[in-house]
Amino acid sequence: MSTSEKILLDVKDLKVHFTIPSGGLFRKSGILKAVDGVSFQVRAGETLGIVGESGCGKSTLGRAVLRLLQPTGGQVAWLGQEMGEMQPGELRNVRSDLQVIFQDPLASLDPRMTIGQIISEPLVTHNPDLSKNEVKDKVKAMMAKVGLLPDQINRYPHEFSGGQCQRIGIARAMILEPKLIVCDEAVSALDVSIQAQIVNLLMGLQKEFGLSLIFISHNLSVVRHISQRIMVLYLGRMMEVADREQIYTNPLHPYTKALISAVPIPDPNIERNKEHVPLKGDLPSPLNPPSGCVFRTRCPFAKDICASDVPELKIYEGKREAACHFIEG
Ligand SMILES: Nc1ncnc2c1ncn2[C@@H]1O[C@H](COP(=O)(O)OP(=O)(O)OP(=O)(O)O)[C@@H](O)[C@H]1O
Repeated sequence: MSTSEKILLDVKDLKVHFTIPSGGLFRKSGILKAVDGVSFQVRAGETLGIVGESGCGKSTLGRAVLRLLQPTGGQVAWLGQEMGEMQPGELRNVRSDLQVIFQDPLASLDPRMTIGQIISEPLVTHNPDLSKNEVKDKVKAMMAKVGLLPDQINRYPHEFSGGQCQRIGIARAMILEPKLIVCDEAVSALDVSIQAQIVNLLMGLQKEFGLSLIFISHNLSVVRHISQRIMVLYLGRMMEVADREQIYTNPLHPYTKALISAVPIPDPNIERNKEHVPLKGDLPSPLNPPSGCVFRTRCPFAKDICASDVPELKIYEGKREAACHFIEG
């Protein structure tokens, strides 16, 4: 898989804060910082995995990048241009380059539309001058590419299995030949054997089209298979970002170590030698996150400074980054 140095997406200090109204006696109103100052880049042709426990802000981050929700602060630049400053026409063009695949394949497809209508919708919206036959040919060609039978173009979503529905979602996302697809838990609802097929399909499409992927998942084994780089989120903050092998064989941040501890690594040498860090307790309420380092209440290495000072994201070994007061280097 060839990854170029060309930066497609450049995210700086992105924040998405939700105002939560009070809920009677038991919940005060407050600001929920779902994403709180996250910065990263995605290069052409690469897959960036985003991992972290449920509720740590992965989907919110993906949606903010896609502009499906308005960020509270920070910048998202697409090919060097700030998306928040784009004219509606420019944003429409970017939307054809930036697509999304959601978790629940059947729920994300309109049951009243045929497969042909579902897959062709973005194409017709962006290219209203295409003839019906041109649209049909393109849809059939894309159906074949994603492993669907083109003569099923007039069928409805409920006639397909979960895996096939996800192939339909992928065909719809791919029909405009985008540069980047955000896959939000795209295989999590599928059987394990089907997950592998869909991941392989995405990797094949990536190779053929030079596509970039942001692959959001709580499943670290799947993320390891597909990603070149991995970002670890906790309570809306980035704990660590590094190349895949660094994350799995030499994690720096205690939270990454704890996540990796829970996943068996197929190489017995690595598995035997890896540091086992137990993850104690539950995720704190994002409405009332810990002071200083947000991970400190569950970190076995926490000291006083972790409660008072927010650790900065620092660069290690030339290019990987982590935010912890106690990483040497
Ligand atoms: N529209 C919203 N209004 C208020 N709070 C929200 C909203 N969307 C998400 N949240 C909260 O933001 C936090 C992050 O949620 P998000 O769905 O991004 O996490 P996640 O890591 O993707 O988790 P999951 O894997 O369970 O989807 C959670 O505490 C969630 O309850």
